[in-house]
Amino acid sequence: MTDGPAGPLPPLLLVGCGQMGGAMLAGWLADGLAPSVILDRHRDDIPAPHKVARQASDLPDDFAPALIVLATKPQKAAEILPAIARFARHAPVLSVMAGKTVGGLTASLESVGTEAAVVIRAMPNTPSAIGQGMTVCYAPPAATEAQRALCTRLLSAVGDVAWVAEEAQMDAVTAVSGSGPAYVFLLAELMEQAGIAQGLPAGLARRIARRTVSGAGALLAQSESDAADLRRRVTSPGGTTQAALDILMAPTAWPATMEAAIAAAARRARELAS
Ligand SMILES: NC(=O)C1=CN([C@@H]2O[C@H](COP(=O)(O)OP(=O)(O)OC[C@H]3O[C@@H](n4cnc5c(N)ncnc54)[C@H](O)[C@@H]3O)[C@@H](O)[C@H]2O)C=CC1
Ligand SMILES: O=C(O)[C@@H]1CCC=N1
Repeated sequence: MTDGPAGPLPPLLLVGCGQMGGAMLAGWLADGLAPSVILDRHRDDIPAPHKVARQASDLPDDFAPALIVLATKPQKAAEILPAIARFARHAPVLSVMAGKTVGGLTASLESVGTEAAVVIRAMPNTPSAIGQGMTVCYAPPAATEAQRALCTRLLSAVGDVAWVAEEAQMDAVTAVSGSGPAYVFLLAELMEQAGIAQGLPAGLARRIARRTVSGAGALLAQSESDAADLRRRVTSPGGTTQAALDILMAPTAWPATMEAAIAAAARRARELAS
């Protein structure tokens, strides 16, 4: 998906190319990415002209990324930041790490003498791999419009992009859209298992559960209606869907469970800050 201006995406230093970094990279490669460097010990399948560095000391000194994307686990931040700090003097850092705050990341860079570092946060999700991601960003007042535009350009290449004005909202965003694909995949898993429990052959249960989740998602994406309206259109009074929803929508069932689950994820994001 390309909402930004035409032409290649700018050269990046992508630090960490696992599930999330790899998903974004897949989308960026599909959209045309200027020669970039990927820092990851475990990737050797990056196509030319892009380069892989196994450790920070292997990074080419003359490489001038337009943006540094930090996509290692939050627990690795303290190890990684000093190692890439020399590039952060000239390029903003875009962190996708859950929980880690702009203040904390900036302080880590400043502690190794990188005074001019600008850190912007983004919370993407794995559908970015197919251009269907949802990314929410936060930039501190020190970030320039050009730096924000650069982030929007890059992230809109892998899906939809929104910005929040309050950094604290990033924890709720993480709980809803960052972690959210896992909730949807769990739904597909559970529907498949329940279909098997009702006597369906495993292959058919898998096929109809997956297609139902993906088809409903595609309908939601294309519709202007609220999700609740689309739900009502499936639900005949006194019919089969109603029988299921009476269980799922009981106040102590999905409404309470989803609220508690998202609160737990947001709480965990806050804990990861330190
Ligand atoms: N997985 C997801 O759906 C999402 C993850 N995130 C964030 O993305 C970040 C990465 O998460 P995942 O991709 O799930 O983890 P992951 O473990 O799949 O990827 C991390 C990558 O970092 C690499 N790495 C570890 N230490 C390194 C080092 N010292 N130098 C260079 N590379 C190193 C690993 O080899 C690995 O490929 C996390 O901070 C997470 O909060 C954000 C949104 C969604
Ligand atoms: O589970 C996690 O911590 C990361 C952040 C959002 C999705 N995965």
